[in-house]
Amino acid sequence: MTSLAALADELIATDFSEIPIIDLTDAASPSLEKRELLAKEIRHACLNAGFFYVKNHPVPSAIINRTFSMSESFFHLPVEAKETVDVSHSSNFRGYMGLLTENNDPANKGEMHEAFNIGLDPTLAPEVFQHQEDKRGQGETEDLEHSENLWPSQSDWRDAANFVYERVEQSSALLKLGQSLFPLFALALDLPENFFDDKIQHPAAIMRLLHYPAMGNAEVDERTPGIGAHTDFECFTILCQGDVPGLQVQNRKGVWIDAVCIPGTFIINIGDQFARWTNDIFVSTRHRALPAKTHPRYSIPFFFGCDHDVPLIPPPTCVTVDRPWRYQPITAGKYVKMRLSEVYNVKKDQTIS
Ligand SMILES: O=C(O)CCC(=O)C(=O)O
Ligand SMILES: [Fe+2]
Repeated sequence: MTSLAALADELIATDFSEIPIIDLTDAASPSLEKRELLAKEIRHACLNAGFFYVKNHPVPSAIINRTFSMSESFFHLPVEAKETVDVSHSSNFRGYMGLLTENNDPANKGEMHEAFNIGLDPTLAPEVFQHQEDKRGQGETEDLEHSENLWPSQSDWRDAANFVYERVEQSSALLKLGQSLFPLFALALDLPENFFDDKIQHPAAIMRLLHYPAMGNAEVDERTPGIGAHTDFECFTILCQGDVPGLQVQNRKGVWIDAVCIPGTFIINIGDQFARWTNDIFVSTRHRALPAKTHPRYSIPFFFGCDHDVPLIPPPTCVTVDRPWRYQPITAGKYVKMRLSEVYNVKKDQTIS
């Protein structure tokens, strides 16, 4: 039988030219055989492209539609209202980031999107906040903390109150989808299905609303992409990209592959935390978004990380004599905080020329 590491090496060498579509109908099937078949497809995707679409997932389309309308309503606010919740007012990367303020590639001039970062709300996940308080009481602090979100005041944003309610539904649906993928990831890694259960009790889950304003057909400077080439930091991202295309994924030959919009699907992409945790058995793949042309583009990534206090130590199936540990162990929270600080500190120091 081919070992996981040997299969990973083989698939890395074969590259990819398309993003697979995986049907989640059997994710919770009572038949282990069906779940294993599905996990095999997921394994192929995670070892090769690091990206896959999921269809027949359990998240109701009405929830997604309402999240897009919340996003449009937020980004239509006057800039002064959005700036009341600027990310600089948060110690924890929550809040608004204006056009051109983010730069994944320091060679660029800034990116043609604005963003609003929203974490778990204390009302939505009281147990997560209680767990954090308990740890603090025992003298332990997590490096990356769960914290309150920044919301525009109701006088600035008429819809604010509605959306607090919407948030509960959105987050719990996406959290559930994220959690339901872990048994499949475990099977894909030749681990017991419940391997990750105790590691995703208080997960880091950040929803990001993104707006790429329409630039018309004006020639866009290559140094102002929609979002520059990057990999994501968490375990994986659940991305809903609406109906305006723009996302591209880079294969190992350097070719940019269009991630077309497929109604009713999410894109799942592996992030650096999972690649590191699995000793690079799972691959975290570079991607970017082009600036929007004739229509504004809205997309909603939901970044799913494991509990902050989990040490990223590769499971036994991911380590062989030929593939010893590639990274120093670090807790998940520390790792993500380090990566976020790199990007956000660069942003603060940067002068665009
Ligand atoms: O807008 C998109 O389609 C991709 C966004 C993205 O890659 C990110 O926010 O990390
Ligand atoms: Fe991304």
